[in-house]
Amino acid sequence: MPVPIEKLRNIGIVAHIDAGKTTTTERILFYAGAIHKMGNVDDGTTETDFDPEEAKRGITIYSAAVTCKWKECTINLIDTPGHVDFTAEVERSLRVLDGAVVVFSAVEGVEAQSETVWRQADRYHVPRLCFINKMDRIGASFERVLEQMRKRLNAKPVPLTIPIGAEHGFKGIIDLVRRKALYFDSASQGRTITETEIPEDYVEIAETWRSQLIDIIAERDDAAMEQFFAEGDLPEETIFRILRQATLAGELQPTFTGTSLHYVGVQPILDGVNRFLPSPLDVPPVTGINPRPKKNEPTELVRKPKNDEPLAALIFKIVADKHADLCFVRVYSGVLKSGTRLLNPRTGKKEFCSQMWHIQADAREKIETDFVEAGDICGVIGPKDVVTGDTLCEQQHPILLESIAFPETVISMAVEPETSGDRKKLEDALSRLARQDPTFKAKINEETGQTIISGMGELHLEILKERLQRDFNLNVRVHKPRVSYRETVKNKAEAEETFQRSTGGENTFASVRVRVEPFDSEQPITVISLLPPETLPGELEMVVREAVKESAQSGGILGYPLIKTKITILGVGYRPGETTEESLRAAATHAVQSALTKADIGLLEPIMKLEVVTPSEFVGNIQGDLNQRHAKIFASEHREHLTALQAEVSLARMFGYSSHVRSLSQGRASFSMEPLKYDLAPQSVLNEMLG
Ligand SMILES: Nc1nc2c(ncn2[C@@H]2O[C@H](COP(=O)(O)OP(=O)(O)OP(=O)(O)O)[C@@H](O)[C@H]2O)c(=O)[nH]1
Repeated sequence: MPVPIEKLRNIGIVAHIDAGKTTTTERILFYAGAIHKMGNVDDGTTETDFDPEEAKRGITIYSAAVTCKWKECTINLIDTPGHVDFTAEVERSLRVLDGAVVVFSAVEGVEAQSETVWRQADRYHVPRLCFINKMDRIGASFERVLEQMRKRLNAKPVPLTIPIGAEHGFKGIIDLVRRKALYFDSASQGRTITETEIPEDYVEIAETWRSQLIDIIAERDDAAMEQFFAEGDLPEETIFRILRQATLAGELQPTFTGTSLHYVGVQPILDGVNRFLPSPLDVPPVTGINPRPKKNEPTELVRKPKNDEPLAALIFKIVADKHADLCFVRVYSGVLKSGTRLLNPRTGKKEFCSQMWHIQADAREKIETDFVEAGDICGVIGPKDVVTGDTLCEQQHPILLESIAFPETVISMAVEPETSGDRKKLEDALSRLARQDPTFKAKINEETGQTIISGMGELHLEILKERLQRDFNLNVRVHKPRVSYRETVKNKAEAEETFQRSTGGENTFASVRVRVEPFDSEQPITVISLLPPETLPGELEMVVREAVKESAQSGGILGYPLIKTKITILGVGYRPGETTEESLRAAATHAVQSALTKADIGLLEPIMKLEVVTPSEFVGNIQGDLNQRHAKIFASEHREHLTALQAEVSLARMFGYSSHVRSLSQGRASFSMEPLKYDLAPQSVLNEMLG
């Protein structure tokens, strides 16, 4: 039975590595009946970490979408990885999700990656609930985490449950709204919940928390404020209604606590998901562009989450399977039917949707109705020539949804097969991996003939190397990882190029004039057209745009991809009958290259954000070493006996840091590092390249 759209929740669980996302997801799936036996991260038996590589490392590498049912709602749940090298997995999930549960560890609190995911969720306006987990561990402090959330994330957490005790003395939670104590029976793996009055010694504490909650709610609504003054309290429905509005607006975050490992406090999060997080109807309609606008047709299109709108679906993840690739698709509008041919507007090709599945981690349940309605997420088998971020739509109603923006790769290394006969096999395997993982790129260096793979960090490349062996049975040799540079332009420059040829009495002609200039945007290259309407037919204008973009992507003067650059199409010389796609492409490519030669080129290098957490006695060692690496340390914070240093540092100076930091701290410091930005590389590096 299709689910009514207002009862649908597309939710992600996000957090810093090891905060307990996978464990919490496992508990959720168990309580929501999607699995019958509870697994454990530490034995490698959880439902979502089904990849052998994940089980081995105990970390979630590939996020899996799982469907489950809690009370009246159907929840599509995506477990996302916490390791910074897999930020793209989080990024692509956030783009298609309507709400998120952010898990924090009650001991470690707000960590570097919690900040990153919080900012990502802000960027995509994703409403959030929070769960302060691991209340059973030594050093757990509910209030400290709340304070850090306010200070470091600028969050407005609103506790709905508070802990009874902490560390070994953590016994259960108090439901503040209903003024009840909840105890979760571990023999039934938390399924049996005993509800009692609040213990005597917690009554006053709970009342203080509760009145803070009521104040926050009453302040937001005049009628509620009046009711509060008249009656001294607010009814449950009013609290939930106002809190839901504020959560959807991203102004407050309902916050829960417990320990998912020991089965405490998870069901209230599920009630919170149903109650406070948005259905697809509560988020703004999706927008896209019309890839082939006819005369007087708008270029921007808006599609509401309704079944009677034309189909707009986004492929947000592709998983390789033994038999066929499985595309994870979010249906924004219209109905996706199996057995239909759909348009991929990026390639202009038609793709066949042969089957649709709801995913229960590694198990799949075929969708009996053979259709999926607006707002839902499902797995589709059939599309072949697609990449993550592609749109699927009806041929007569084309729409191109904004593709998912992924960070630039920062590190690369050469790889070659151990036996030269495996060269073709390597090429196929790399292209398959790149289809699944948009932050992984593989290309052949034309000068040296070497295959170069690039990714987000040393661990990312190491895992990809292991996958080549495990999934594709390919043994490869790898060279030392190197920094991936980028180019940009420092000044504005314009150029015009003409392509003219006459063969066998036939003339071909096209000219293109472009301007290149520095431009800060999330997209590496921004192409805009200032062509007056009807300069040339719409489809040829798309050809010019594409050629300009491709030329910039294929590399600047030094051969590195261009970023932070805007290219404006200023003019096109068009002669009906003589101007062909090929001539336009050639003129556009030459015009871009000429303009780049005129503009001053800047070499950009990846700058990383680094956080090192170390027992305080090693701070001196670590700081001294960071200074030698020319790191800019911008924050140093004491957390109990630990010190957290935050710094910006050039990736070129950080190779092999993991073993170095261990030797500086007798193995006791940990660090996380993620790409922050691209900055101008020192002149010496540029000079070396220019020879
Ligand atoms: N004491 C305690 N340990 C927990 C709790 N929740 C999770 N853990 C443990 O913390 C570790 C990390 O848990 P995961 O669930 O894998 O965390 P994650 O956030 O999914 O981590 P990644 O998948 O690597 O990003 C495991 O050893 C869990 O058993 C908890 O509530 N209390």
